[in-house]
Amino acid sequence: MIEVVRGGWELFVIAWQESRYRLVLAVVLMIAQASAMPLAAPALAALTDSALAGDVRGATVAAVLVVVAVIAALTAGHFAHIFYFELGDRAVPRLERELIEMTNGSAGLEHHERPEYADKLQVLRQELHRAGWGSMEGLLNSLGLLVAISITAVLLARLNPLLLLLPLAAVPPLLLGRRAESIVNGARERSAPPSRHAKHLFGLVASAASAKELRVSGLESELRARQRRAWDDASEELWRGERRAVVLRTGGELFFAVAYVLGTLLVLRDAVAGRRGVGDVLLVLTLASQVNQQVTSSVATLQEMQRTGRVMGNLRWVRALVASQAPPPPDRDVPRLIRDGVELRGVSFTYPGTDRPVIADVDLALPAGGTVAFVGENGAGKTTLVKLLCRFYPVTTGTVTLDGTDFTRFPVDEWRARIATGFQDFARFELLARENVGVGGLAEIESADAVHDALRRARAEDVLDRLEDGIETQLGKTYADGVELSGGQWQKLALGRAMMRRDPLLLVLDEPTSALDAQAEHRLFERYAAGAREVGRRTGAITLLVSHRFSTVRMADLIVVVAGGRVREQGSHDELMAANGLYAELYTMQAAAYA
Ligand SMILES: Nc1ncnc2c1ncn2[C@@H]1O[C@H](COP(=O)(O)OP(=O)(O)OP(=O)(O)O)[C@@H](O)[C@H]1O
Repeated sequence: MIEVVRGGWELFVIAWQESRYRLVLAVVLMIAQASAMPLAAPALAALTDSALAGDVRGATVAAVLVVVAVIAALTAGHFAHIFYFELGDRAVPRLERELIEMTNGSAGLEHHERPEYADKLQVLRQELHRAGWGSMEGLLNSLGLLVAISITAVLLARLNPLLLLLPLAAVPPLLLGRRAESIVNGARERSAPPSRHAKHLFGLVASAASAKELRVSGLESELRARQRRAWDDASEELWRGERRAVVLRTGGELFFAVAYVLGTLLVLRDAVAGRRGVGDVLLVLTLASQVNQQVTSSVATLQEMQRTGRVMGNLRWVRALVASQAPPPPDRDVPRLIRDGVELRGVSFTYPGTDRPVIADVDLALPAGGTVAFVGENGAGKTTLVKLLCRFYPVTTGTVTLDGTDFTRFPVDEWRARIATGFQDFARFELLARENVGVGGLAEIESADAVHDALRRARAEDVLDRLEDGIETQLGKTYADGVELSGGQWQKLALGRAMMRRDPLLLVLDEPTSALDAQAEHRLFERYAAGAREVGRRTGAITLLVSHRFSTVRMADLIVVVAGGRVREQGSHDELMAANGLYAELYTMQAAAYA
């Protein structure tokens, strides 16, 4: 219940901040509507009694009151609806914006790794619209119901205090309704993992990217069967919850129906004994039927508000998780130049939600102006080290310093603005070719010169040869006129994107050339390294090349051999060959394989 009140309050505050006058008008109209219906009942009773007594004036006044009350009841709600719908219209984008900002605008990626985060996000994505519109309605309905129930209760108590038990009879259906809702919510959360899995499998089966592998491996029917099973599991979970909920809700409503009949009989008995007039009988019949309707609405509204409470609770949870990852407040600016370099001391790292460190006790100095290569087998930990240097995650233990100052003392955004990255799992932005590259340096996205220059430095200009409208060509097959590129061409554009930043302090190329053969990769890296050395001399910028192909990075100033999350060896190519250790062994083995 606390969650319901808290969620309702948060929504009320949002509505207040979005548009005070709409909220005030909606509340006033809602209260007018809510009081009109119960007040119409005594007016109707007075009309009946006056008419039976031949009191024309009294009957006319009562009739006017009835008409006014009925018109208010019918129209005020309608106008209130317009206002709260508009409020919902404003609340939904606001909540969505907050969610987007929280999930993408946070410093790290840690929250993306947590399964409970994925579950909550799935529920949030499904329910956010309802929270915006439905809950705004629910919130105002609750207010209206509160007013209506209070007026009805006073009128009933005046007839016979025992009739006050009638609204009390609403408590069991309410409680059972709440229980039913939490059963359905539980089922919804339990069904989220299989339903996500089913959607993932559906995406695999339906996507062009995986079609080739599926055909060759003959996986289509296996994946379809697995998708069906996952979907069935999710549906079964949901149905089980819904079935139990229906039984509970029906039980609650039956309970109230019995109380309603007993209440009506109570007043009828007095009327038959001549202790009450026809007006009172009419009054109790009208009010009792309104109580019935109020209870039904209360259950529906409470369910709506429980959903709101849950959505707001989930939002709060995500907010807290993202905030808990926020680095301590920075107190230093990122320097314009690197003087000494970046140093990792005793660094270990364990991915969130796992318990095995994938980086262990790493001590490493990346010298200013240097070209450093991380080499190692698949899964050695190279990309993870890069992610730590990009500050996607905080280190679990140890420190990373830039010119002796702890990384965490610099604003993370400022540091990110000074790095340029080309990743193996690059994004395929289906935009104009100019924008696809230009997003690497948003300030210059409109500049054809800047984009051409970046492509030239990435040695990726040849991709444009295939594009009829040059850099203004729409890319991607989601567009009728979009041009689809090969994997290597997408990758070259991604490299161009990395080159949009002209003076990064850290340039990371994490196997951005995996679509190329070893020799082409080697030539490219060599040219990057030559250019990077030149820049590095001026600004101390560090270039980081990552590859599992040893031969392609032999020109690096410092080669770091990563194995099992540890630095096994480091030095120049010649030093490492002379040491005749793991590097020499793997280098020789790979050279023989490529020969
Ligand atoms: N998001 C993640 N959550 C949990 N474990 C992860 C995650 N990403 C990577 N790992 C694990 O961390 C280890 C190191 O992975 P990493 O990607 O750093 O290796 P790599 O050396 O870059 O490999 P590759 O050459 O294949 O890209 C692997 O065992 C991998 O399974």
